Amino acid sequence: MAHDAESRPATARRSSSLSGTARVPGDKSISHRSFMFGGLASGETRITGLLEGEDVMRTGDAMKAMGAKITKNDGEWVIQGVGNGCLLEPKEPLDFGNAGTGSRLTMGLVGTYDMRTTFVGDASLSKRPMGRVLDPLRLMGVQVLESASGDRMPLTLHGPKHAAPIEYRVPMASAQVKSAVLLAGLNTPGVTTVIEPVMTRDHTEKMLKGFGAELEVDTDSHGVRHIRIKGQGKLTGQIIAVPGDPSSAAFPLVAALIVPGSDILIENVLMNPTRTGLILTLQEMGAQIELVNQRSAGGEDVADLRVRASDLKGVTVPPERAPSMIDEYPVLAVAASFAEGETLMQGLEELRVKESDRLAAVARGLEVNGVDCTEGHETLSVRGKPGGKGLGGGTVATHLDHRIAMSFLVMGLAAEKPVTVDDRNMIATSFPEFMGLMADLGAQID
Ligand SMILES: O=C(O)C1=C[C@@H](OP(=O)(O)O)[C@@H](O)[C@H](O)C1
Ligand SMILES: C=C(OP(=O)(O)O)C(=O)O
Repeated sequence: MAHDAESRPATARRSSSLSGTARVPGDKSISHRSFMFGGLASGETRITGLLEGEDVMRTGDAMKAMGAKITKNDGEWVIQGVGNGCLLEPKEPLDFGNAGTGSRLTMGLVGTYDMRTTFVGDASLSKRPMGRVLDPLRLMGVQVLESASGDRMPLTLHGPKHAAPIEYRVPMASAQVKSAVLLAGLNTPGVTTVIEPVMTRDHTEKMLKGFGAELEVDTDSHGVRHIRIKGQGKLTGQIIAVPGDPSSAAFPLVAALIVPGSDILIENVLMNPTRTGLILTLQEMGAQIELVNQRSAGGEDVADLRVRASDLKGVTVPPERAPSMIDEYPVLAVAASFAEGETLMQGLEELRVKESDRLAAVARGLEVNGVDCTEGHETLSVRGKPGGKGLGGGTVATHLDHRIAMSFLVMGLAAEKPVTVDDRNMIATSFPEFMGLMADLGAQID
């Protein structure tokens, strides 16, 4: 698979105006959960629009290894689930490749089962902290039989001697941690409660309810969410149409804003309010992004985005907005490199524990391409050069991080000199169609 393959550099060059219509692949968060919940539920789940990126395929393989039947017919994925409580012990370690979401949510899903499950991943995933999931699971009685130092993968879980529901306040803004605890609660008698002080993406809550879980959410007067799930209920297979991923749409979107004369349409993009922080921020910067054909599909807001090249100006992005655009900061930093004045991004501590230390990786990538920026502990400020004058000419270290690779290729489309990334392989984890889709819009990347 790509993460074991030799590095393959890619170079993006200044392009003339981008135009045309694009459809980005399905939302990664919803795609992982569709495979997991479909694999767990009783009966049949049918999924269209699924993201067929490597991360999601690893989740599908894991569910198959635990008893789910997953097939694809004519673009539709069909799953026969095992039934809640009936996952089987996998015979081999579950290999999650590069995927934080797949591995962390699955730890919650299987942790309370009376079986032994081993989790492995690539060099990037093996560096990422898993204690944030293992800590609450331990409180529920889950046994961590083995783990690499600092609660890292490879690690092996075994179910509790006596499973106990917990009330858990999530200590960092993380949908993965919230979700892992809720999924552990699915197989635990009684009511498991997750307290979420800062709202993160709510796909687990919405989708579990759709599959029939007894789950309720109250938001108190301080905006703190209390999510309760009753364990050992029945889940029933569903029909799911996965909308386009706003985190993938971000790349052609920013490209069209910074390449002069561009005018593109990106169709069918998920507009869940927990995911739209980038669009709001870019609009504050002066971006011409028009939401066309706003609609509701499968319980989610969806729209087409018309994007035209725009003169951007720097803004301050408040820390409380971070959860709604957490994966979009690398490409926002690229947009900021072409804006008039300074853009200050705050509340970025979680960026340090993604596929790479994204705060450092972005700052180094900007520096080697002539962008004036300052990296703080949890902030990044970027002083832009409208028109991209003097920018580019560097080679960016991607550190097995798909979003670093795609962000800097976008930069190269509008910088004065070409931008090279040291490895394009990881793009396939979340957006295998990236190169072709960008070329169809007129981007020069080779
Ligand atoms: O729950 C999810 O689907 C995700 C949650 C976020 O991670 P954190 O929970 O670590 O913030 C995000 O960065 C990731 O790409 C997908
Ligand atoms: C952080 C990301 O993914 P994950 O945590 O699932 O590896 C991402 O896709 O940007």
